Amino acid sequence: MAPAIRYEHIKTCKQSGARLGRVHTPHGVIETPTFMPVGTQATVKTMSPEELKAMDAQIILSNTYHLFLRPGHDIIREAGGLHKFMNWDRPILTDSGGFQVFSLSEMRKISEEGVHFRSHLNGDKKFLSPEVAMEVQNSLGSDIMMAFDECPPFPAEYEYVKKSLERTSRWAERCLEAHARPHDQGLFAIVQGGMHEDLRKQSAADLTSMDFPGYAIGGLSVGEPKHLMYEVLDYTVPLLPTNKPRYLMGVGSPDALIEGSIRGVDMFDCVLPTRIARNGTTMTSQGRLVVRNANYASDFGPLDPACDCYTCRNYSRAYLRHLIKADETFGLRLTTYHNLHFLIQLMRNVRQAIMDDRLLDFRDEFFEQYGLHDN
Ligand SMILES: CNc1nc2c(CCNCc3ccccc3)c3nc(N)[nH]c(=O)c3cc2[nH]1
Ligand SMILES: [Zn+2]
Repeated sequence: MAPAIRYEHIKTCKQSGARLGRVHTPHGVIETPTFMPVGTQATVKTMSPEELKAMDAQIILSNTYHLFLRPGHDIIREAGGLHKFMNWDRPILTDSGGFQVFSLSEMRKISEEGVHFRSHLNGDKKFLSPEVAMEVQNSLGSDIMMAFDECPPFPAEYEYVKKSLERTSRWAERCLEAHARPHDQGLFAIVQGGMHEDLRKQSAADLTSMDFPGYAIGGLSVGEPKHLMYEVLDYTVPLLPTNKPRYLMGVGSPDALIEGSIRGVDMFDCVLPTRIARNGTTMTSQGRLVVRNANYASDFGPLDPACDCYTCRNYSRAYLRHLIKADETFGLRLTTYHNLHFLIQLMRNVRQAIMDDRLLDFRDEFFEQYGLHDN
């Protein structure tokens, strides 16, 4: 029986060391490096599966924490799993809920057993643990499941980060033991260790000794300066096996996607493109453009002249500004469509630059155009 998840290395960029690859999953192949749209509550906000396919989204994310609280994983299991429930037949990755408990819920108490917390929806007492997180993800039937981990806050005391990563390693072992369907659901471990090289080494050693089909780098994009995140990547990525996918969690600004790819990361996710779209902020080839600003009131040109997406081919900045100001849902859909298309197109260009052995040149050109001179 073929393993649920297999990484195929295609080529390493001679100029940057970045890698081109494919992740094979039960629901299809993912070309990497790739950006994964986030669909927290079993939908990528305002987008239909057909629109996500039109922009060539190869995999989407959903979330144990949110679906556990609403509608409940039993309902989704009875529906035949998340693919059926949301009518998405391509790969799905689900986060394990640990991160969201700490970023969303109140009254939480963490122990060796797991995390007790109150639902952010109605205050009900809830409990998540490695075993519960695995049961929920098993019910969802995601192609890639994440181990239940703790993402320490930033900044955090060295001793706290050390104790936390050691517990996360013990939790990873419990996730492996609780894994019901290893042949059709791949389980990724999450490397922690904060901003400390020795702790990152310890976490990576613990987890790679348990031989997971893929590894995520957690504990980053939690408020630390970008240069510090890149520094941690510089010494953490080389600790991971070259024949397994590497997923940098919660990272998605254009510059970070390029810098992460250069450092050997294969998969990225972030809520940015959908979240900023809701207040009319868009990512264009000339940098960020807040289309709700008054100076676009009678600008009848496309949002991004260099973009060929549905929004940019059919609507003007003036129209988008009007819709956003009028709080019209269609405006939200059009800016979301463009932002997701922009990041998916960016990763297509990154893959092409790796093929052409010129990702560092591509970074310089992109930063110049996008207005990131000082980085
Ligand atoms: C934004 N910065 C950031 N995000 C992080 C996440 C969540 C990644 N996004 C997953 C998601 C999936 C579906 C819906 C919404 C979100 C993490 N997740 C885990 N498990 N562990 C982390 O260390 C960790 C660190 C992060 N930093
Ligand atoms: Zn566009």
